[in-house]
Amino acid sequence: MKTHILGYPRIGSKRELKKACEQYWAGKISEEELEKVGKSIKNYNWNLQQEAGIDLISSNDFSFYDQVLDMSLTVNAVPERYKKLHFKSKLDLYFAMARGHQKNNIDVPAMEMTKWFDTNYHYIVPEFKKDQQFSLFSTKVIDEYKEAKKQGINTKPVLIAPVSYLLLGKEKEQGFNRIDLITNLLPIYFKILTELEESGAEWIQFDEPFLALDLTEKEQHTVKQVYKQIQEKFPKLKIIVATYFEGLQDNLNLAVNLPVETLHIDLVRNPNQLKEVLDNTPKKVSISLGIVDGRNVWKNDYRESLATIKKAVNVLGQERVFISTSCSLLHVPCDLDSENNEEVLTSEIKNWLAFAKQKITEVVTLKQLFLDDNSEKNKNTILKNRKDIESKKTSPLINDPTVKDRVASISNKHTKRLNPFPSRKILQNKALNLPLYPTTTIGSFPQTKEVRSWRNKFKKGEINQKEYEELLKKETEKAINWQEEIGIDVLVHGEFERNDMVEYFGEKLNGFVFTKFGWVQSYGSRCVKPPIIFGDVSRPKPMTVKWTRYAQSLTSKLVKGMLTGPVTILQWSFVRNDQDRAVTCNQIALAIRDEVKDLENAGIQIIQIDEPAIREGLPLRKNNWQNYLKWAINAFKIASSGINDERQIHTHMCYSEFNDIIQNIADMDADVITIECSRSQMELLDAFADFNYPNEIGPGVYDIHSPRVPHKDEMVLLLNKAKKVIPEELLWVNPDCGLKTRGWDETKKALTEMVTAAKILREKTFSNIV
Ligand SMILES: Nc1nc2c(c(=O)[nH]1)N[C@@H](CNc1ccc(C(=O)N[C@@H](CCC(=O)N[C@@H](CCC(=O)N[C@@H](CCC(=O)O)C(=O)O)C(=O)O)C(=O)O)cc1)CN2
Ligand code: MET
Ligand SMILES: [Zn+2]
Repeated sequence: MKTHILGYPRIGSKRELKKACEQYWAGKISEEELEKVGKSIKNYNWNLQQEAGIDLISSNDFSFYDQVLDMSLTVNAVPERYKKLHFKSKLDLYFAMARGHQKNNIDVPAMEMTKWFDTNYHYIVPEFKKDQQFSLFSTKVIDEYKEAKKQGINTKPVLIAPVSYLLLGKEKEQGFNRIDLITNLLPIYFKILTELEESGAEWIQFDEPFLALDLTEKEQHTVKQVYKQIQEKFPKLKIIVATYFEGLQDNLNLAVNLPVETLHIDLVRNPNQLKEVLDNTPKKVSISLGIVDGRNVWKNDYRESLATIKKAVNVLGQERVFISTSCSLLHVPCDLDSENNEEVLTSEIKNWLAFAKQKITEVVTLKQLFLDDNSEKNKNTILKNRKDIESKKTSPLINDPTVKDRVASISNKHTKRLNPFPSRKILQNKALNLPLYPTTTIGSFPQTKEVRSWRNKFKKGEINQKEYEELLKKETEKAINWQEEIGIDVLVHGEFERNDMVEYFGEKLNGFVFTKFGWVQSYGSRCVKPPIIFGDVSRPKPMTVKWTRYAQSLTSKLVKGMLTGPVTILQWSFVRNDQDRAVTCNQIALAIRDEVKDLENAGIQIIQIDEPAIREGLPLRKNNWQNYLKWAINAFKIASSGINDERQIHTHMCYSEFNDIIQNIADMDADVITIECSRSQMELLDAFADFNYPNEIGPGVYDIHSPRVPHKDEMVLLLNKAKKVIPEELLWVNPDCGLKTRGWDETKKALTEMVTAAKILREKTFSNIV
C-alpha cells in the first residue's frame, strides 16, 4: 500500500512566492534571487512530505505562475508574437506570456486566461495553430526532478497528460481539431520521459482530468493510443493516470483498461464510482483512492475512509491500493497550525478543519490505521477523530431555526421583478437620464499598498476604527472626485473598505469563519482567502449601506451600489459538507435581498450584484447542468428582485463563456450585464447577439489583468465591433472587470482613454442622425 498526494500548494505558507514574484516584476530582485525563493519552497514541500512519511513525493507541482503555462513552455507552444521579442531569459519570456509586456518599446498583451475546471484557479490557455510544431524547449520538469534527487528524494514528476494538455488549449485558426496535434506532440513527451528515466525516475504522474469529463469518441480513442505508445516505449516506467473533479462514468472502461500501473480516482466528488471501478479493474492495475478532500477544508472522517480502503483491499489486495488526496492540494490553504487567533477562528471550529499540511498527515495516518487498528496509539487516534466529527455534527453553532424557516417559505413571489424589462426600461430611462454608451467601471479601484497597510494597522490595533474610516473616506472622496472630473457617467465608491469581494461579505454574515493565513492561489501571484461557511447564514445588520450612502452624498451623479451575489459567495467560500449547496445558497440570497432593499431605501438607484462565479459553478458533466442552473439562477433572482422597477439592477461576470447558458443568463433578468470581453476581441458577445439578448450589455473594452494601458482607438474598434451585433441603445462602456489589482497611474490613463472612446461613438451616432 502506497501513499501520495497529487500536488502541494506552491505559493508558500506566508505567500513567499507571491512576494518574490512581485518584487522581481518590479525590478527589485534578480532572477537568481527569485529562483532561490522557488528552491526553498520546493525544498520545504519535499521535506514536509518526506517527514510525514509519504511514499511517492511529487515534483514539478511547483510553478512560478501556472502549471499549464509551464507545459506550454516545455513543449515550445510559444506564440510567435512573444518569441520574436527575444527576451533576455526564458523566465522573462514566460512572464510576458502570462502578464503581457509593455516596456522599452515592446508592447504585447498577455495570453488568454481562464478557469481551471470548476475551481477559482485560473490557467493560461495554450494556443495552437493548424501546423503547430512542438519541441523540448524548457527542461523544468527534468531539472526539478534532478534538484530533488540531489537531496536524496526520488520524486514522482507530475505532468499534464498530452490529451488533457491539448484539450485545455484553443485553436487559433480554423480548419483543424487540436486533438490531431497529438502526432506532433507525443514525441516531445517521449523525450521528456526518456530523460526522466535516464535520470532515475521510476514513477510518473500524468494528470488526465478530462478522463472524468464528457469526451468524444475520437478523444477517447486518442487517450487509449497515447498510453499504449507510452507503455510500448517505456515498459519500465510506472505511470499513474490521475483523474479528478468528477467520476469516470462512461469513460470507466477506457480508464481501467489503460496499460498503466495505477489509476487515480476522485472518491470525494464521486464516491459511488468505487464499486464499478473495483468490479472492472484488471489484475495488473492498482487503484489510487482519492479520499482526502483536496477541494475543501474539513477534517477527514477516518471511520468512513477506512471502510472505503477495506472495500478496495478486499478486491485488489493491499499491494494494489494507494491512498491519496482527491486532487492536488493547490486548492486549499497551506497550514492550519498558523491559525492561532481565537478571535478569528475558535478552537472548537479549528478542531473540525484540515489544511494541506494536515491532509498529508491524514493520508499517512489512514495507511497506518489500516495496517494496524489495534495498537493503543491508533485506537486513540480513531477515537479523537470520531469525537471531532461528532462535535461538528451536533454543535449548536451550526443550526439557526429562523433561517431554516425563512428559506422554507421562499415562493414564486420572491423571484420576479414587478414588470418585464421593456416596461422597466422606460421607467429607468426617465429616472436615470443617461447618455448613449454610458460609461462605468466594475466596482473596485486600486487597492494600493497604503490602503492595505491602513487595514493591516487597524486589524493590529495600531489605528482605531475612526482613524481607519477617515482614511477610507478620503480615498473614496478622491475616487469620486476623479471619476466626476474625467466624465464617467455612473460612479462607484471604489471598494476601498473591502479586503476581498467575498471575504468582506462573509465577515459581515453569521455562519462564516475566517483564517489569517488561509491563502489559496487564484492566478499568478494573486491569492484569495476563502471564508469558511460552517453554519446557517443570516445578516445581522446592513453591510454596505454606510459606504454607498457616503459616496452618493459626495456627488450629484449616480453612484452604483456594489454587492456580491449569492452564487459567487457560495462558490468562492469553503462550504459546509452537511447540507445541500442549494440550501446554503438560498440562505445567502435572502441576506443579499435584504441588503438590496436597504440600499433602495437609502436612495441608491443602481445596484450591481456581481456573479462572476455562476459559470465556473456549472457541473463538469453536462447532464447535471439543468439542476444547478435552476437553483443558481433562482438564487440570483431571490437576491435581486425585491426592488422597484425604476431602480436598475446590474450584474457582472468575468471569465465566462455564454453560448450554452445564454437562456439562463437571460432568465436572470438583470437590467444590465457587464462581461469580460476584450481578451477574446468581443467574440464572447456573439452569444448575446445570436440569442437577441433583450436587456442591456456592457462588453468589457479593455483587459484589467495586465498593467498595459490601452489606446482609445483599440477601444473604438472593439465598440464598433460590438455595435454591429448589439443595438446601440443597449450598450454600455466599461472595463473587463474591477481595477483593484491596478495602480492609479495606469488606471487614470486607461479610463481617460475609455471615456474618450465612448464620446467618439456618441459623436458618430449624432452625426449619422444629423
Ligand atoms: N475571492 C475572489 N475570487 C476571485 C476574484 C476576487 O476578487 N475574489 N477575482 C478573480 C480573480 N482575481 C483576483 C484579483 C485580485 C486578487 C487579489 O488582489 N488578491 C490580493 C489579496 C486580497 C486581500 O484579501 N487583501 C487583504 C490582505 C492584504 C495583505 O496582503 N496584507 C498584508 C499586509 C498589508 C500591508 O501592511 O501592506 C499581509 O497580510 O501581509 C486586504 O486587503 O486586507 C493579493 O493576492 O494580494 C485575487 C484574485 C476571480 N476569483
Ligand atoms: N465589483 C468587483 C470588483 O470590481 C467585481 C469583481 S469580479 C471578479 O472588483
Ligand atoms: Zn470581474
